[in-house]
Amino acid sequence: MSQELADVAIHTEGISKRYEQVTAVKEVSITVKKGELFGLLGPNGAGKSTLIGMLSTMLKPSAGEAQVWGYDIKSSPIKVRTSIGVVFQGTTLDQKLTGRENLDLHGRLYGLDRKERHERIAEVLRLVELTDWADEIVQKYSGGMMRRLEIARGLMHHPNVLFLDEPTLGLDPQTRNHIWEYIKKLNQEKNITMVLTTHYMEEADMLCNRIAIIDHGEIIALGTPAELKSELGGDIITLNFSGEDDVQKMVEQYAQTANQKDITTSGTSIRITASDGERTIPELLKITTDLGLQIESVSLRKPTLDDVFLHHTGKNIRYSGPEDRKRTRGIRRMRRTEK
Ligand SMILES: Nc1ncnc2c1ncn2[C@@H]1O[C@H](COP(=O)(O)OP(=O)(O)OP(=O)(O)O)[C@@H](O)[C@H]1O
Repeated sequence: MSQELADVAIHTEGISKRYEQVTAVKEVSITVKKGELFGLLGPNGAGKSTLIGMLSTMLKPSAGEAQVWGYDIKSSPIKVRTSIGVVFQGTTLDQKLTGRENLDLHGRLYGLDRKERHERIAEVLRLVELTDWADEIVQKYSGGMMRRLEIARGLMHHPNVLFLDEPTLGLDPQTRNHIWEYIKKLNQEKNITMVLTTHYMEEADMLCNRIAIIDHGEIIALGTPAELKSELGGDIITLNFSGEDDVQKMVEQYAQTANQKDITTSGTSIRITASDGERTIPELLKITTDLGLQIESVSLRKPTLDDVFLHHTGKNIRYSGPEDRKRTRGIRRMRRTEK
């Protein structure tokens, strides 16, 4: 095996999944290196879970190829499954069993013998700091504790790659930070390759070595968070006006000298990408004065991953549609806050 191949944890080549009406994943080609913490960032319905479903052999691709830890997902699904752990979006723990019993069941499913199970359960519980809760039934756990137990369960059979589908969906900010710490620790100290899906850009920015931004089943940008943001160049300027007519006039004038792709509008505000914001602001102010327009406020900041998404798709990743809100509420109901 060449050194290049030996370093690869996941490789996909034009992988696609079509349902009757929808192409959920469209010709995705990515390579994840061993030891990477790789993020799939995109809004709800972008195709993230479907991609993970195919890589974890739970869904059959409609086209394309993929290898996970050197094994082909179509011809060697069992070998793929023993190489990976999966933490699903909704909880799949048995609430009436204790933490230890949930882990033991998983160990049995993967054929670990009694001694191995005993040792591994103690180890994974220590990793996620749930040793003291091992013999409580899961119903008594908080949302964050359940997530940690799910991560522990995903690690029971010593997987090389761990897939985490929306690991912090529905958790409060403090619990989310806590889960981020575990994810980082497992990746850095145990050298587990991780692929996580998220629609929280802060999560991707904070945790991931590299990110694939996905929308309508396609990868629209790929790189480290810093690379993706620096591709936009420089700064983001936001101008707020009192009326949409003023926005229209300003855009018409500014677009004569600027790249249309660097200008987006939303209601009474204009967002401009500029290589040197501090120099561009006086130019913008001159245009507004010449046009006789009144600016309500101006701000200057560095780009975020949301700006990257907006730049490529023309819409915000933050948009939370009714389906998202309904689902998040459902998950919140199931979880209490971290103890
Ligand atoms: N079994 C299915 N049958 C038909 N369409 C499906 C099926 N599963 C997913 N889809 C559609 O495929 C697209 C991608 O869905 P997917 O769940 O992969 O997105 P996602 O990015 O993971 O979003 P979410 O986090 O909301 O699950 C969506 O349009 C979804 O409605």
